[in-house]
Amino acid sequence: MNNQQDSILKVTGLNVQYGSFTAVKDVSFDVRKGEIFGLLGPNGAGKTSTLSSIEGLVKFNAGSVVVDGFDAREKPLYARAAMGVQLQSTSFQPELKVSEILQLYAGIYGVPLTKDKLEEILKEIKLEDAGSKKFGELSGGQQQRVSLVISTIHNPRLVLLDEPTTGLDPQSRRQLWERIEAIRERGHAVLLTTHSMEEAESVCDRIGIIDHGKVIIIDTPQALIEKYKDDPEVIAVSRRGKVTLEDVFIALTGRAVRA
Ligand SMILES: Nc1ncnc2c1ncn2[C@@H]1O[C@H](COP(=O)(O)OP(=O)(O)OP(=O)(O)O)[C@@H](O)[C@H]1O
Repeated sequence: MNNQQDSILKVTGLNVQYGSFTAVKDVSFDVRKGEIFGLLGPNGAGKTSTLSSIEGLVKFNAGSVVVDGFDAREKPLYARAAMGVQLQSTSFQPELKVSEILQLYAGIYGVPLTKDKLEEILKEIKLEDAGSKKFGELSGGQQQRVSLVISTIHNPRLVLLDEPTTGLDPQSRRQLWERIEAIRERGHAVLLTTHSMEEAESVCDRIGIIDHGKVIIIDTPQALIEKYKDDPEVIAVSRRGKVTLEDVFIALTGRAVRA
């Protein structure tokens, strides 16, 4: 099988414009079956705009998005059915019980949710005693777990996660990584954005660094470190005597904090 056939997501020449401002410029990458792909970039680089275009929430001006073989412009419903999107915790009604939220989204996705299945899901996310709690009463990490499980409730081929571990403690973050890795084990594909280089290095199979709306480089974290470890600019920004992905990232995108 070639990479083309293995691609669950194929983004080609994507352009996103807000008025006269071009936020995403000719972005191309693919995410393959059984792969976790991380989109990294400084604030305002165009990560969320890229993700939102794939999700169908933001219109793109040029390029194409193909999800599981379905062109997102020609077959938007099929493309959307093939993906799961992790919603921000604020998207959920805080007064609803956790079990009600799970039932609601299972209904939206047309997934039958028996009492046993509901209990199984709650157990899987270690919230077996929290089904009757209000969503707003859960901690941030618990809410993240609910929103991640909802994004995969219809067993999508592609899961899109925008900064999934922001604000989580190390335990919850590790647990979330395990969940994301379990999605990969099932042969599905994951596209995530993150500002955590540690996360990118330990979880992502490949990463794409994006800046000012353009993809600078795509490779495995290990290959990137290997490629740049002797680069004088990377060594100059290195802080611990050992070149990390963060050093490579800063050398490639610059030290300046973005407006
Ligand atoms: N709805 C919008 N209207 C106008 N400009 C926008 C809109 N959404 C995003 N932008 C601009 O597009 C650029 C890319 O934003 P985007 O949110 O995609 O970046 P990001 O890489 O996700 O950033 P962050 O890491 O800060 O979340 C930024 O300059 C931002 O100000």
